[in-house]
Amino acid sequence: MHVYSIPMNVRFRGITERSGVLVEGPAGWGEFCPFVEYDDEECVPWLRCALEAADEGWPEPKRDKVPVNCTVPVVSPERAHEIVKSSGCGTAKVKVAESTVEEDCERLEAVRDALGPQGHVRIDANMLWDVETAVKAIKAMDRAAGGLQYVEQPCRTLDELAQVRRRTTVLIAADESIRKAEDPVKVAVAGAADIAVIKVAPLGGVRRALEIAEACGLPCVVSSALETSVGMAAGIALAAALPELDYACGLATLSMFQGDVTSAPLRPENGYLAVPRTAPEPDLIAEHEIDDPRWIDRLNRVRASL
Ligand SMILES: O=C(O)CCC(=O)C1=CC=C[C@@H](O)[C@@H]1C(=O)O
Ligand SMILES: [Mg+2]
Repeated sequence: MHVYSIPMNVRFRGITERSGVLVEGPAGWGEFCPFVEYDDEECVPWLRCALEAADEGWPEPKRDKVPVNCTVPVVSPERAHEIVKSSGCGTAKVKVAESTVEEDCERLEAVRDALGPQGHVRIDANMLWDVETAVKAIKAMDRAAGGLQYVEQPCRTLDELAQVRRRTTVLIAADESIRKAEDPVKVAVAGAADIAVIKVAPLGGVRRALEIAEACGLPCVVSSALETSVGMAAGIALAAALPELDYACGLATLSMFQGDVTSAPLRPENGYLAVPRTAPEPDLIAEHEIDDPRWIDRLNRVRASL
């Protein structure tokens, strides 16, 4: 087991540094990296995901590359333009609702300008709006972006998502409603959303996430939880194994990291990530390794509860 810590080059989700544990098993490498504020119970699926990668490996891929979006944090319009341009991606996901509607709209205009008319713009509000605010903000942002592909998790509850969905023409995607559900297989997301965002670590690994995708019966977007290339490979394996993949996936987040544990980080080429798995390299693991027994204790506690 190797505990790592890697600085990020931009603040995202309130985080400026990412840490976790890399584990090696008979089938390869896995990554255990639940966010620091999660209690042990919420960490269980994250460990199942890491152990699936290390002990079992993944189902056969159905495709050899997956389309991805670039991710635009809360940055200036100029920086947003650069991020989109340099990514080479035809789809951009923009974080909104953390600043004012006006600021978000300026950023969205810059993103549309960088993508051109053929590109797709989607936004993620991370549950920050109430229904009224969401309806108004989505209308303004749809206009500023020259059309939105969808809005991810505008409000907290499924009921609120359903209300917003009835009052806007923009498609609704559910993220937290699925990954934070007590039983993600049983969550009745159809009716409240048009698209399901599925994240491999919070949902307990590739096989479990495939079951959840099937149960929710919606088109899926696979998105990362800010992993290194080791954990990202599990997300790519999920995207590669889905029976249908109609939308670009949120798996291009390694560009927000200042380093990685492989010298060939999983970065997109012309908007696609290649599926083959890359192993971490010993010198790069050593470069990012830290001595933090809290991570080992956490992993052992969660393992004991399985
Ligand atoms: O989907 C993407 O483009 C990137 C991943 C991403 O946005 C997220 C990763 C991890 C934590 C989340 O706050 C965030 C999300 O809400 O989707
Ligand atoms: Mg989200």
